[in-house]
Amino acid sequence: MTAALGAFATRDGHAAAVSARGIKQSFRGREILRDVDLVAEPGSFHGLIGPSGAGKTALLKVLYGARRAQAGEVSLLGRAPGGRDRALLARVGVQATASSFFSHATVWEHLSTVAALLGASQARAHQFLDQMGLGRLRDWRVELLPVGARRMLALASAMVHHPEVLFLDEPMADLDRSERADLLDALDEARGEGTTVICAARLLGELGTLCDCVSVLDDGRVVAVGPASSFVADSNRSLTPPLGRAAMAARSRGRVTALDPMPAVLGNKEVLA
Ligand SMILES: Nc1ncnc2c1ncn2[C@@H]1O[C@H](COP(=O)(O)OP(=O)(O)OP(=O)(O)O)[C@@H](O)[C@H]1O
Repeated sequence: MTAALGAFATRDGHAAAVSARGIKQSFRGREILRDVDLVAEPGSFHGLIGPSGAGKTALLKVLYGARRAQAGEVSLLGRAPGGRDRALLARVGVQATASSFFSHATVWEHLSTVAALLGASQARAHQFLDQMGLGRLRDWRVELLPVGARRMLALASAMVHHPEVLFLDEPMADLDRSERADLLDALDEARGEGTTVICAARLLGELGTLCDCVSVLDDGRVVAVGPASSFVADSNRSLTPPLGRAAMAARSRGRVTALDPMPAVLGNKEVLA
């Protein structure tokens, strides 16, 4: 059973924003999470990477309380997540799946409703709609949105209320270049505000520039943990910002930036490129 435990301490003795210890989960007799540990420091950007089927989504769901682990302990902002803990609702952001949309609503109706539910102002919803590149689509019905815009709306809905902890699952999938730049800028801003981010992806790519720490999952186990830089083969390449549009502009002027593909090795697997 997952239990409340307060929060695990980070290496420097602070309470972790998100922590898990000894997480196990099985489906139909098959173990998909095997003794998983994870500690995310407050304000850190934690990459969770691994191949398809490694258990990234399953672990995220346990961390934000959508699924109960069969063994182990989880702490989210010092509380045991799950069980419809209303105290956590407005403090946490989760990138929704397609089925979580008010699909007959317009883009603006959707985001403004989510903002109201989570205690964010309508002014913030309005400003964030534009920041995420959705202003021109504000009157579109959600169900008619192109796939990239739909994902941007899911991300905007997860971030509009300035959550203390944000959970993302393949946030860059289906986004075009401009949408990726908008998202990187928004994530950089959230990071600057002290949001803790747990971001699952098969490959981090541009997101690697934001990561403080990376956990690598393979077949339900954490097989490596460390600073993002420790997974990059070429240590001359910087993992620090510039980010988003600024970085793209720099690259278009011919400068090498952190947005360039980052070859990385874990055994013989490329994990960041
Ligand atoms: N509800 C479920 N019932 C049965 N098996 C499941 C269920 N959910 C996940 N699994 C299995 O658990 C394993 C981990 O799945 P998960 O979706 O967490 O992997 P992932 O690393 O997120 O993969 P991807 O990158 O493809 O999204 C997979 O083998 C998957 O088939």
